[in-house]
Amino acid sequence: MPARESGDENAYFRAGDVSLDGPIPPPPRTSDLRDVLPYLFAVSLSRRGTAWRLCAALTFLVIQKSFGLAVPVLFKVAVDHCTAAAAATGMVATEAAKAAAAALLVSGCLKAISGVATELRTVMFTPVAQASGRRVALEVFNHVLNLDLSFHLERRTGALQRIIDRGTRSVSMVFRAVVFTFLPTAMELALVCGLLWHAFSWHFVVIVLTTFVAYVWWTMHMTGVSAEKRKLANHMDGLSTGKAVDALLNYETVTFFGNVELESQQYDKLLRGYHEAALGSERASSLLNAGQAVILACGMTTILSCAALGLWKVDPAGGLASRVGDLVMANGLLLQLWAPLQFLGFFYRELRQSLVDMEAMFDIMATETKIPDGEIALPAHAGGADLELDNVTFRYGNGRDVLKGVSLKLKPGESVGIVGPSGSGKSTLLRLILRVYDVSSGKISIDGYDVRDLKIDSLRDSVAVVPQDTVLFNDTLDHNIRYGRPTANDDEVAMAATRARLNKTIEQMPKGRETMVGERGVKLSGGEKQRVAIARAFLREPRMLVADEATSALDTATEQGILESLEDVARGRTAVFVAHRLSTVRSCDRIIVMEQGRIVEEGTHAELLDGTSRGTKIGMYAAMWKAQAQEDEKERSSVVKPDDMVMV
Ligand SMILES: Nc1ncnc2c1ncn2[C@@H]1O[C@H](COP(=O)(O)OP(=O)(O)OP(=O)(O)O)[C@@H](O)[C@H]1O
Repeated sequence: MPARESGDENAYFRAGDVSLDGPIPPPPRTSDLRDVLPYLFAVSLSRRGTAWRLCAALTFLVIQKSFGLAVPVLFKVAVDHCTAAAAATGMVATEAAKAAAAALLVSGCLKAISGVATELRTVMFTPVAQASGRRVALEVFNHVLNLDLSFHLERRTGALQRIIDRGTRSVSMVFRAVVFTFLPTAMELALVCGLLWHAFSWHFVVIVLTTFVAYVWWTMHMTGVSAEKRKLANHMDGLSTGKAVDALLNYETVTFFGNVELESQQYDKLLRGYHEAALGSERASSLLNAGQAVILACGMTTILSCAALGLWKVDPAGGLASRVGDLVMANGLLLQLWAPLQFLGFFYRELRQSLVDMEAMFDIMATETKIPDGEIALPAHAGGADLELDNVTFRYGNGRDVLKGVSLKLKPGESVGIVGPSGSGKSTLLRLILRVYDVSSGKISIDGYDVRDLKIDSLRDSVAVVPQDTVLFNDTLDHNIRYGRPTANDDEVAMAATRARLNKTIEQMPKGRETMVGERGVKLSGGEKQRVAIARAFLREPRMLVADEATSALDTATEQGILESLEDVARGRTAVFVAHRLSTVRSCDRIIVMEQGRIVEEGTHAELLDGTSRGTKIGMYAAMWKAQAQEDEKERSSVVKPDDMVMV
């Protein structure tokens, strides 16, 4: 990545810009070749400069095949002349020998041109196939990133990646199969049949076509069997890869629970399943190849024997001499026809496989997000946003109501803390505000606009989220902070890091902001990761701040520092804090207590403690506060005294 090496971070982010050419049609509904081919051609033609490449590739194809088939015909001419030369004497023999040499010279030239045309065809076509593959990959990538959370929760990342990978690789395979194999073979078959009919009789054409049909039938039949087995093998492969990725991502959980052996056993079982399925597919392939070889051998032998015996020759004049030439020509023509036929089998198998792979990819492309984009762009200006929840009810899928008629109104710049027992619907409420899901009934509006009418990008642009567990990219600290606003300059990034109180950590690091943070940010402590999330929020300059249990995984001392930074970001912005620890929300303008999907108590910290709060369960917060204070006290008294200290 040159931009990275030059240290120009902005260029690095820009380098990832998606530059799409023309629009492409929606993906085909089925993986039928008749649907897939027009789609792929439309994709390839959406790129400027591909149309002429396609035409050039087809022209070279015609040259390759027609010049190639002229070679055995010229060979027959040369052999006929040679036989005549052998039978004659003097000048006649010399002239015949010269004619034979001339025919061989021309045939050599045509062969060379045919070979060059083959390579030029590849040179012309390969960029077209590659560009189409890239374009499709980009489309799927964009589409998947734009799909809603429920889609991602239901899929394993490893398996999803496999589907996209295989699907996009299939694009060039389909092109290669059709443009380089099926089309040329059909052309070659027609030419060979024409030549054989002309030189011999229709009987030869019948034998060639019979062999061809038998070959194609066998290939299609056995490929179907093999594809079924491959489908199963793919499925097993996806499961085993997903399993491996899952175990590796959860490395700490696996080792801390001493479950390495359990994971290995499960992985081994899946791998074994995959290998058995793959073996079945290999066996079907071998049977297919063997059958093809037998059919071709039968066809070839029949035709050559007939040519040798001089059977069904329209013009039997010329006798034995011409029969040698005929045999040479028939042999040459058939070899040329059969050679790609052997690839036809391979490509047909690959084509079937590619279509199977594409089907999974098209399924993903056809998946529509459950969160359709709105039309209105939320105005992006400084200062908080007006947030209102009006009688919001929500359920996941067909489950029970997780939120039951929640109403809440926040003025710009106001902060609210949401507390309540586990499972009461706090995080769900945040997801609805961020429009990760849509409400089942009721309405959420920002600045008076229903969130469903807002452009999702504009909504997300105005919000900064600090989650409980900030997952970082396996890149530099700088990259991870800059993620809050990729267009920020170096000074802005440094300022955000300072305001999030990350500067001391950065100073202690050998490479400063250029230090790599490890996969998912494992080289940073929980508090440091939260500070990165806060630095992102500073950079983002959002109108709303959403913090979901941002401090609950931290110790009390770290929590205090992070809280101060969070309050710093929240200043002047509308802020929603979800917390288990009540100290986190203590200084919020308002605190709401939730229970079983309902707001049951509401007020400031002081009101909630002295019983002047509003709601159906007055005193619930005060009881929770008391319980937490006792717990904290217990924790403090159980701290190991210096005398008891042990080395861990
Ligand atoms: N993706 C999901 N699909 C189905 N049910 C879900 C999903 N996410 C959460 N739930 C259910 O919705 C209910 C509310 O969950 P939510 O995460 O909002 O609670 P919470 O108050 O934030 O809990 P906690 O404090 O433990 O994080 C729970 O019963 C949970 O099991």
